[in-house]
Amino acid sequence: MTADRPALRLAGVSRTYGTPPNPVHALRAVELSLAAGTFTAVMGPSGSGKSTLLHCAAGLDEPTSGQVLLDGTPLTHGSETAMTKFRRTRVGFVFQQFNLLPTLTVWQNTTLPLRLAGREIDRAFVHEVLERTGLGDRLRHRPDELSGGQQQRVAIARALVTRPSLIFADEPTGALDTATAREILGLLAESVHTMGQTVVMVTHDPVAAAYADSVVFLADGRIVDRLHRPSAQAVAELMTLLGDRRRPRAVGE
Ligand SMILES: Nc1ncnc2c1ncn2[C@@H]1O[C@H](COP(=O)(O)OP(=O)(O)OP(=O)(O)O)[C@@H](O)[C@H]1O
Repeated sequence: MTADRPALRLAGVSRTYGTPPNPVHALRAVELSLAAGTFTAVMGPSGSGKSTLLHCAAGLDEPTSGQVLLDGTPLTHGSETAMTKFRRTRVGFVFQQFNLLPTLTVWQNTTLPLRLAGREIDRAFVHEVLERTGLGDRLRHRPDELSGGQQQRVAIARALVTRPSLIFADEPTGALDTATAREILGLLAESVHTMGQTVVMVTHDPVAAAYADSVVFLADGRIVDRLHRPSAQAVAELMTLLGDRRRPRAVGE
């Protein structure tokens, strides 16, 4: 994984929904290269194409034209089984609502992707990940015995244990209070900076975006700007310029 072979590359990716005469151009010839071991936030007004970009990049949706490359290898859409296998082994997901299985313990939820993929469980690595995510003393707990922040930690641990090329986080702090959200963002940033993980996070929150190494701004299906190491203030100002109809959170709110 070198700078000339990015962890993720979108080469002229377009995604059009619907058919003429009313096509919706959710993504328009998007060019994006993300180096391995970086944390990138994707922002933009509602309907600008953030989810579509994430879904195309993660193999959940197929571009109408253009190519997605993971570690330099083009993502080719095969059978559903092949795509499921691809997602289980190459990408990890963290969602707003945690998506843990309620009957499984922390250990079982964390190792589930490995078991589903029929992969051997490297117990030492799983323990290391659970320690790093602050869950070392919660292994036998079930989700309803954990706080929201702890549940999101389990989701992050579950994403990390497969050592994926990329982790996609979709509004990972949307269901958390401010203090807990900061802990989770700190944990995501730490997984990038200490474990070399590559993370792409969709968010509406300028404070969350400011934890990333860079922020990519979408408007009307196009990348219209990119800020490196921005302040939450700078992100909020750019979002206002892009006409985000949501009320941006005040910085530090
Ligand atoms: N399955 C679909 N069928 C038709 N149109 C769709 C579909 N999915 C998304 N779109 C349209 O594509 C455009 C981009 O949608 P997308 O969900 O990617 O935006 P977004 O930036 O994630 O929005 P939000 O912030 O509201 O979640 C929108 O105009 C949306 O209505």
